[in-house]
Amino acid sequence: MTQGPSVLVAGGANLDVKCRADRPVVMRTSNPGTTTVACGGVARNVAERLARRGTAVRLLTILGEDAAGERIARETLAAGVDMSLCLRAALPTGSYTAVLDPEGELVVAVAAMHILDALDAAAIAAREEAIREAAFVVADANLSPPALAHLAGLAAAHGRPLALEPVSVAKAARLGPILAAGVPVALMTPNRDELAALTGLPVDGETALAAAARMLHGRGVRRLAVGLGAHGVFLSTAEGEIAVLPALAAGRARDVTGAGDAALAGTVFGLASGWDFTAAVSEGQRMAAAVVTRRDDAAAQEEIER
Ligand SMILES: Nc1ncnc2c1ncn2[C@@H]1O[C@H](COP(=O)(O)OP(=O)(O)O)[C@@H](O)[C@H]1O
Ligand SMILES: O=c1[nH]cc([C@@H]2O[C@H](COP(=O)(O)O)[C@@H](O)[C@H]2O)c(=O)[nH]1
Repeated sequence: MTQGPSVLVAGGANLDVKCRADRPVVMRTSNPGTTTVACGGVARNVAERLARRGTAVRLLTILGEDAAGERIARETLAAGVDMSLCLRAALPTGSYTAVLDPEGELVVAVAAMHILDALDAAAIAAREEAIREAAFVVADANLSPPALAHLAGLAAAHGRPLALEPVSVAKAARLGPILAAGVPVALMTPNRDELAALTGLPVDGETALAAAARMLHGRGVRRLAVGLGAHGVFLSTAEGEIAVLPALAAGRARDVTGAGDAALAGTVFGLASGWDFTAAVSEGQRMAAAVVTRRDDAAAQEEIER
């Protein structure tokens, strides 16, 4: 059963194919390993985590009219996410293919998400009522720049708090125009590399992180939670609050895919519930720890042994 404020999450949905090699990867030959297939995509992951936390959540994404789209629609709905805002198109559903080394570190990743270009500004405009109704709006940088700009503008026009997730170093640049326009951003959740890409500043150590954070605060970002992987999270507010919270599962991680998405979901859950920022970020760390230790989604994974 859902409770509390409703959250609208807009962005990408993928079918994730992850290949974990048993031995160091040698290119151009067959590597022994294990492949898993699961639903993914930043916005979809965030929406699922929020739903499992008991939040009323609507996902705004685009799925193909193919088997991957059917699977994502079915499983995400079953997790408790309202899928009524989603678009379908006669295009391939987004996919994410990652090869991990024996320790689970990423060797190569390909995100094939051209379908997101069909979720355009007009599609966002047609869903203005849902944006107005939401207590919190989350957008990931899988959205095209025009869609992002339109969504951010509508969230601001209706006074809805907006969270932005940069997704990757390459996609972080898509958030630049929103920052340049001075649109109020309630929360941004880059990891360290994305923060460096967004600011062009060094991000080694707390002093450097604080300086980079100040630059974003000067561009309208009220709260920042910077994922530090096994080192936890650095948080900073425009009011000058700064802290580092430790990762709760340090040394116990089994698979860190989607960890940042869970941390974002927990933080949004807390903020939308009226908690102070530190308490909200702590909830994010708790939910990230549950994901990296894979306590609760073994059943959702389809194992293909080779
Ligand atoms: N190796 C790890 N061990 C323990 N916790 C981790 C690990 N990697 C990530 N986490 C948890 O997930 C959160 C988000 O992960 P992070 O890697 O910082 O973001 P992203 O997934 O966006 O790159 C961290 O703040 C931490 O709580
Ligand atoms: O350009 C993108 N890369 C990766 C993802 C998604 O992010 C998750 C993995 O990201 P990370 O390694 O940051 O946990 C996967 O679910 C994947 O589908 C995405 O939406 N867009």
